[in-house]
Amino acid sequence: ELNASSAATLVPHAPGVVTPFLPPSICSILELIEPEEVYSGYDNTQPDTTDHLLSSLNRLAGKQMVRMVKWAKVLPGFRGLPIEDQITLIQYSWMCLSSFCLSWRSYKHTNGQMLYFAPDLIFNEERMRQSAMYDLCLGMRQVSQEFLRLQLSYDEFLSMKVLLLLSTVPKEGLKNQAAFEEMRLNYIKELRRSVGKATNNSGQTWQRFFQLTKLLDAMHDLVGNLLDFCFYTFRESQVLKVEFPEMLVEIISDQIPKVESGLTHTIYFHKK
Ligand SMILES: Cc1noc(COc2cccc(F)c2F)c1-c1ccc(CNS(=O)(=O)C2(C)CC2)cc1
Repeated sequence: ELNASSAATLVPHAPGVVTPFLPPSICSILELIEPEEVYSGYDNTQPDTTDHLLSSLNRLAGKQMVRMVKWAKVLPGFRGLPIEDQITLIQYSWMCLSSFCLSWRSYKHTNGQMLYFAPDLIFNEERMRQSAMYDLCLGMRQVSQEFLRLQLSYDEFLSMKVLLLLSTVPKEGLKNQAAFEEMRLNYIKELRRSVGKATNNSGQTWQRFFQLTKLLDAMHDLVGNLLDFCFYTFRESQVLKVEFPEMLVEIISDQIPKVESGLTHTIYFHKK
């Protein structure tokens, strides 16, 4: 018989036969709220000059940021955090999230051969050189090739992405540190569940969990270099003729002083 504590509520769908109705799983919600792909509006009639490529990347990043904020607002658990903490977490992790999604698109659409920024803005080797960010692009391509080697599943990708949103915090702590830690722990469990599904709960589960958490740690080192490049380009944007949309100007101007005065702390899974 049904005991009061059970999570399932029973919904009769035929006389005498009842099927347990379970609340939607976290991973099905993550799949539902994942933003659609964004077009960059890249003008292919123009030559691939550095400033044209980077300004197009910035326009694309601005569009992605709008969708990223909408995504976070419907992310289970995120709304329960104080609004200041929500803003801080998005501001500190936007480059990490943007890069992680880039790696996933590059893995899914090009098997890690090229950088699939958008359906209308794909970087081959030539564009990587032209972008003045060749090494950063290679580093990002390596991450998408690691996704390919691991055959990363969509559910693993989605729970890892939430963990990246919850990986860079103020050194002096968040307004509600306990609520943050509870949310982070829930998504670590969610990653563990999606890894279990990907390995059919074999003995490989813990080894794969180790590999994926190592991959998350590696993202932060790459993104640190990206942010340096971003802050430099932002400061020299007039001279370099690289345009930044309003959304990015707001985030970057707020983020630069905090990052450069060492106020941010990145949570790693593994010691260096
Ligand atoms: C869009 C988009 N899809 O992924 C990413 C992040 O990943 C990378 C971005 C560039 C090179 C790489 F190799 C990456 F891996 C973005 C993105 C684009 C622009 C900015 C801000 N502008 S910026 O100053 O950092 C710059 C890059 C224009 C020079 C931030 C994110």
